[in-house]
Amino acid sequence: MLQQVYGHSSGSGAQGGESLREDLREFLSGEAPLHQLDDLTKVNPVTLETVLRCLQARYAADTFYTNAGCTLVALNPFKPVPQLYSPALMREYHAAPQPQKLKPHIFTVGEQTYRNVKSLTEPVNQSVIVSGESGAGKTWTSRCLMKFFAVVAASPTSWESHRITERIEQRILNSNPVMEAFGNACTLRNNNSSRFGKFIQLQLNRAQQMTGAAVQTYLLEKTRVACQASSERNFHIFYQICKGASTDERLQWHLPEGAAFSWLPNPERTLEEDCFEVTREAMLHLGIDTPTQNNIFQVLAGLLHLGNIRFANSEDEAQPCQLMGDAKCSIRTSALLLQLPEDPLLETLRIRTIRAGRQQVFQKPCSRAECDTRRDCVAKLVYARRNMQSRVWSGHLSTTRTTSPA
Ligand SMILES: Nc1ncnc2c1ncn2[C@@H]1O[C@H](COP(=O)(O)OP(=O)(O)OP(=O)(O)O)[C@@H](O)[C@H]1O
Repeated sequence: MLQQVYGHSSGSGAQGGESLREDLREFLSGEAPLHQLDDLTKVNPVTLETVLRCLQARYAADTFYTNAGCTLVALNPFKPVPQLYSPALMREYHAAPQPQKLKPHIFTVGEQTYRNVKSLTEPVNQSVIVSGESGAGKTWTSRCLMKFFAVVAASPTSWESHRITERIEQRILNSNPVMEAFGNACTLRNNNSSRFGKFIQLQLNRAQQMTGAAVQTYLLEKTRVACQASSERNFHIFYQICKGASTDERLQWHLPEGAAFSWLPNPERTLEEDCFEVTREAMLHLGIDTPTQNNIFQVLAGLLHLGNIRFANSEDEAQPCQLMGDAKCSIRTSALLLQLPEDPLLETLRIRTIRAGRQQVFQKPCSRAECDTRRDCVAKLVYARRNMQSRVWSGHLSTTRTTSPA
């Protein structure tokens, strides 16, 4: 009986396979050009091959958005397509009586969610999930959506509300370079890869004007501060300060031209993300004044010097590891820039304090590997605390009714 079932099912499978191939041939040689299929639910039969062939044909025809039911599939064009994101096109989607009848676009998603919020009968909070593998275009797409909302949710009724909306709009857009400088890095897959997740909230008032924004960032890849894969880089901000600091700032932050830092791999690669001026300007717009900025950059320079500290194996386990080469100078500079006393910093890196009960405290010299780990941990901790991301959004981005994220 088992054999019969098996035989039956395998027979029908072969038949099914044949008819699927037939359908596939028919679909692929069909009259309608594949690139004209703007909804993947119209693809028949739905197989990996037909879906990919359809997307490939659309990509070749410079059509980068395709619907898949209520989901939008966005392909990364890997080239600038300015006409696809122009303010005129935003207005077209915003003004369309039925935006879903226009060509698939991220603006359709934006407009539909905006209308759902606006709905007078039952306004509902809306969420848009942007997902994909690294380099797929999630950051780009989120940026497009934010720009779209900044444009459409800015129909002022009074001069005062116009000013508020404009300010928030500007802050939202200015927050991007800052968030990216501190949270993005060049990886093998993406020159500007976000090394953190984010939950962005845009808040509208009853007149559907933007009144505030907040972001919650999570899972920042702190390990990147102290450890980068070969061919990858540290966070952009470190390269920005090393390449873009003025002569005075270089002196102040102990960053002489051409200095080598072990936590700054591949400095010879110049990316468009290396623009220090853009970050500084955006920080200023967010209300982070120059002295505060300088303080932050000084600490980052301190971390670079911390990374140059090398320990040598100690011959006597009872003695702390010795510093190698120029490490003495690095620890002095690092302590100075981090505004920490030099000796306690060195002790922290080399000696572990063990508490036994309430009374007993032991001090144990660390092995070389432990010293390295402790140095890396200090850097990760300082970077996470000093990271601008949470500050940008909690303290500086919000204006009116914004909640403070972590
Ligand atoms: N719609 C688009 N038009 C033009 N270029 C694009 C578009 N989408 C993505 N790109 C290009 O692809 C690059 C990678 O995109 P993006 O940084 O948005 O990917 P991601 O999915 O956020 O990656 P990660 O997860 O690594 O942060 C961008 O820097 C940009 O050059």
